[in-house]
Formats: sequence, structure tokens, C-alpha cells
Amino acid sequence: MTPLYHDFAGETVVVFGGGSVGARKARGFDDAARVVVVSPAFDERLHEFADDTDANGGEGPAIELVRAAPEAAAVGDWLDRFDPALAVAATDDAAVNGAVESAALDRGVLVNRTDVSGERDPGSVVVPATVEDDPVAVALSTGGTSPALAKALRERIEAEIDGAGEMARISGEIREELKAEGVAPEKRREAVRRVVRSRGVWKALQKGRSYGRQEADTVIEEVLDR
Ligand SMILES: C[C@@]1(CC(=O)O)C2=NC(=C\c3[nH]c(c(CCC(=O)O)c3CC(=O)O)Cc3[nH]c(c(CC(=O)O)c3CCC(=O)O)/C=C3\N/C(=C\2)[C@@H](CCC(=O)O)[C@]3(C)CC(=O)O)/[C@H]1CCC(=O)O
Ligand SMILES: NC(=O)c1ccc[n+]([C@@H]2O[C@H](COP(=O)([O-])OP(=O)(O)OC[C@H]3O[C@@H](n4cnc5c(N)ncnc54)[C@H](O)[C@@H]3O)[C@@H](O)[C@H]2O)c1
Repeated sequence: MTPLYHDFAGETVVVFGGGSVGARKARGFDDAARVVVVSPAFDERLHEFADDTDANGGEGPAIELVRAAPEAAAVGDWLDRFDPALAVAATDDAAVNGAVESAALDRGVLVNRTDVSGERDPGSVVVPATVEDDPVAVALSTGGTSPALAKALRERIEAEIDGAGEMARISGEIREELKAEGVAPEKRREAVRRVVRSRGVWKALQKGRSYGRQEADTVIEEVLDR
């Protein structure tokens, strides 16, 4: 398994199965993609998300619900209808999940099977546990071996990367500023490395962005001997 970050903007994700797993997967993709859930019944959270018309930048419901229970042989037609970039197999019917997998693979559509772990067909993807502090994103997988461990590790990392989003913005800014000032690449790299590793800057960020930036400037002055 090779981890990648994929941009689903403007794409469709179709989730087969509207139970608790289908609801979690749909929610995971609805910020970026148009999400359609095909199922004969829907977890109550899905009704709430489907009603949340602000979530999609005001452009219609975040999640569309289609009430249907396709048989295995009909799954391909549903994929042709929605032309998704990713299909998620989250029904409680292994034959239907299997059909989602093979119909998707036939069409070159990425597929996530939620009801199997371990070895899978080429072209299928695992959905990792994720922690986000925009623009920083951490994704973690146990290769399908232990989703419960993935969740437990995700909770640890959540605490660990508190403030990382702001740190990314500040250190990115500093990098650009030092470049513009013509600071030699070696010095510039050292300054940025010291900032992202500085306990003082991380601590100051807890109080707010400007405190973090101020502390970072002190670190830079030291490195540049100014
Ligand atoms: C990370 C996360 C993302 C997400 O789903 O959004 C995710 N599972 C999460 C939680 C979770 N899932 C399960 C439990 C109960 C405890 C347990 O059984 O261990 C818990 C924990 C809980 O709920 O507390 C049960 C379970 N999961 C799978 C099976 C099928 C099987 O193993 O055969 C069964 C058994 C069903 C049964 O036997 O009934 C399969 C998969 N689940 C995966 C991802 C993929 C591998 C990820 C990896 O490589 O680690 C994979 C292979 C396929 C996929 O879905 O992509 C999400 C954490 C979200 C978070 O961060 O909180
Ligand atoms: N990946 C994970 O993290 C994870 C966690 C728990 C369970 N699972 C597995 O995922 C599957 C779903 O789990 P769940 O807890 O959401 O189950 P669930 O029973 O709550 O939901 C299954 C949904 O599939 C729908 N469905 C049934 N036949 C269908 C069809 N032909 N087409 C479309 N939808 C159909 C049902 O109406 C229901 O809404 C199970 O097979 C389970 O083994 C995976």
C-alpha cells in the first residue's frame, strides 16, 4: 500500500450502503466531493448531513441520498450513471460489496471495500484515519490489520500536532520573506528548521498567531546574527 493525498474537488464519490459505516465514509468525503449515497435505508446522521445545504459552499446538499437497493448485477449501471472517481462498498451484503469492487475495477474507478481487510485487489484503496489542522494533514493506516489501533494512534497524534496548521503558515511565510530578502539558502534553511523545531515558538502559538510569529522572529534573528 502506498499512501497518497488525492484531490476530489469537482468529482463524485458514490457510497453503496447507508448504515453507520456508509455515513462515516460519506462525511469523510463531503468537504471536497459531490457525495451520493445509494441505499434502501439511511442512518439518521445521513438525513442530517443531507439537509445541511451550507456544507457544500451553499451549492446544494452536501450529501445526496438515493433510495434504492441495487442487486449485484445492477451495480455497474449505477456507476455508469454517476461516473464517480471513487466507489465505496459499505453495504452489509458481501455479494453487493464484491460487485461494487469488480464493477469499479472494470471501469478504472477507485474502490474502497469497507468489509474486508488484508489482501485486496489492485486498484482498491484503504481509507486511513486522519488528523487535520489545515494545511497540515496526517493520514495513518495499519495496512488494514487493526482499524482500532489506527483510531487510537490518531487520537494521540491529534494532541501532538495542535498548532501545526499555524506553524505551517508562519514558517511558509518566513521562508518566502527570507528568500525575498536574499538570505543565502543555507542560512535560510537553518532559520526555518530552527523555527519549526523551537519549543518556544510552539508554546507561543498556543497563545495566538502573533505571539508565535514574534517568538519565531527572535529565533531567526539569532540564526542570522542580526
Ligand atoms: C481508520 C478508519 C477510517 C474510516 O473508516 O473512516 C477505518 N476504520 C475505522 C474505525 C474502525 N473500524 C472498525 C472498528 C471496530 C474495531 C475493530 O474491529 O478493529 C473501528 C474502531 C472504532 O470504530 O472504534 C471495524 C472494521 N474496519 C474494517 C473492518 C473489516 C475487516 O476488518 O474485515 C472492520 C470489522 C467489521 C466487523 O468485523 O464487523 C475495515 C477497514 N477499516 C478501515 C478504516 C480500513 C483499514 C484502516 C487501517 O489500515 O488501519 C479498512 C480495512 C477498510 C476501509 O474501510 O477502508 C476508522 C478510524 C476512524 C478514526 O480515526 O476514528
Ligand atoms: N470499515 C469499517 O470501519 C467497518 C466498521 C464496521 C463494520 N464494517 C463492515 O462494513 C459493512 C457495513 O457496516 P454497517 O455497520 O454500516 O452496517 P449496517 O447494517 O448499519 O449498514 C448497511 C447498510 O447497507 C444497506 N444495504 C443493504 N443492501 C444494499 C444494497 N443492495 N445496496 C445498497 N445498500 C444496501 C442497508 O440498508 C444499510 O443501510 C459491514 O459489512 C461490516 O462488516 C466496516
